[in-house]
Amino acid sequence: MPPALEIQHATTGYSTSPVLHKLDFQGDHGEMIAITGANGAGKTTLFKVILGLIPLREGSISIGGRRMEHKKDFKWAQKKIGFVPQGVQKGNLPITVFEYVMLGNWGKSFAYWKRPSIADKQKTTEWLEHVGLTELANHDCKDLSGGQLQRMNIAHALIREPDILLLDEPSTHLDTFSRDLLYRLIDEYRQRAPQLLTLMITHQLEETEHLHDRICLMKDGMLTDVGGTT
Ligand SMILES: Nc1ncnc2c1ncn2[C@@H]1O[C@H](COP(=O)(O)OP(=O)(O)OP(=O)(O)O)[C@@H](O)[C@H]1O
Repeated sequence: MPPALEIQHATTGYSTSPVLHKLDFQGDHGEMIAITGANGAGKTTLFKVILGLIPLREGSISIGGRRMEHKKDFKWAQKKIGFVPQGVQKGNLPITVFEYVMLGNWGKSFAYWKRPSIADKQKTTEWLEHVGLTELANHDCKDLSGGQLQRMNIAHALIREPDILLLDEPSTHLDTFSRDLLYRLIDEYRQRAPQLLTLMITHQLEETEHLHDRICLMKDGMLTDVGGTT
């Protein structure tokens, strides 16, 4: 079976000096990998590259054995990737919590809006319950607190039953209860979906010690394996 994610010699950046420089990485199905490194090292940039938001100047990315070369390849991959962004992203659209989580099932924006089926609604109801947001289902996303938004983002990412889960500092804004809930949800989802590759950017390695299989350090534009535990 090809690896869930393979990156070879990836080089990219925002100006002339590269942020990622000949980066090589392989993530296998079932693995949970913590990615750490100094602020500005390029961790979020790596996620943007995997999501097809920033093109590579050199190198290649393959997802499930398929090489990402054209827009249509990333579109195909988007359905397989769940992404929880860093920080609080409220957006401008007047969209309810229910609608936002349901959108996670289909795509990433209103452009994908279609009439929801009974199954869509049922699945959304279940995910809202999993993340403890049932009571807020009909609220505007903009009215949620940082922690509630983060839980909504997690439901939005997991509802599509991804093969790859990208978590960018997911515990930011979460209180102890919500943090425990987050890690429990990820753990439960991994048991249900043993093929899942999870990449989690974190500065709190001790928090995920019980979850991750290995740690990679982002430094000098490259990812280096630095072992299994902190
Ligand atoms: N949109 C952008 N335009 C120009 N430069 C950017 C942009 N986004 C990020 N950068 C720069 O690229 C470098 C890597 O940023 P990135 O966000 O990937 O780092 P990070 O490792 O995720 O940092 P942190 O731990 O602070 O979240 C930084 O020097 C940053 O200033």
